[in-house]
Amino acid sequence: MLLELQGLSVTRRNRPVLSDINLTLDRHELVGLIGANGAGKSTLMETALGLLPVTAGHSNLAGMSAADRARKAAYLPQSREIAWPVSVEDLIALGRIPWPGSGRAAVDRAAIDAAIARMHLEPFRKRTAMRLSGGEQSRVLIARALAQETPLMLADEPIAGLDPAQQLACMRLFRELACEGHGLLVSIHDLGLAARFCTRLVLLAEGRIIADGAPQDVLGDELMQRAFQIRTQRIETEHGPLILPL
Ligand SMILES: Nc1ncnc2c1ncn2[C@@H]1O[C@H](COP(=O)(O)OP(=O)(O)OP(=O)(O)O)[C@@H](O)[C@H]1O
Repeated sequence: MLLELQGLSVTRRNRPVLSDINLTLDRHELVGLIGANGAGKSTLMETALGLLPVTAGHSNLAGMSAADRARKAAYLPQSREIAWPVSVEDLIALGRIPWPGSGRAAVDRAAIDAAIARMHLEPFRKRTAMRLSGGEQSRVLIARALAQETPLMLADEPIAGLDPAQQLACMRLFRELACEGHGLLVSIHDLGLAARFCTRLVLLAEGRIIADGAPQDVLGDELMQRAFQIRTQRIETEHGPLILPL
């Protein structure tokens, strides 16, 4: 199992924000983490990685050294802040830091080039990352996570701020990565894209998992009403389902 969370609970400012989270994720899975704003999606990822202390429970990643964990799991945080004026290529190369050692230069170069190609960033390679548009910066940070070449990726709203074509390309790439044997946990607000690309959905409401299963089951009327207080309409198309919030 790439990710194993057992009985995870987190309290922030004396308020429970995650309660008794049990979640596993294996290779070949693209798991969509869905839920209303404030449901606990980012907290779940940060806690799983050991970046936030738990009140109770266990994550298989949290006890590892930072270096070991960085070779197991790449993380795309929700904040897309780029703090230094480095080139796109150099920023993506930071994804290689967990893999030190001499004689690896060629391996590093291949990983960086592959990440640039997968995110279609060739034209931006020499540009200063801070001076790209918001969506372009997001793609660079996804590429940095790809260059890390980890079995597991946790990505917090990776397609937020991307244009429709880039959203599709990104979800397609994640699905491809899952097919290749990676495992991915991706928080996402677009229920249609979640239904179309994710192999499984986990629905959070007020810090609890209220559903975990096949997308068509998790996106049922009753659960959508409970999690988002909305009705949805599902429209089947030749490209997959569309989920229309009403
Ligand atoms: N630094 C913090 N201190 C205290 N409470 C926090 C902090 N960050 C988040 N919270 C609270 O924890 C809860 C879960 O927040 P979290 O960011 O995990 O939600 P989310 O599901 O990722 O939301 P969104 O869809 O808006 O990104 C919210 O009620 C939020 O107000």
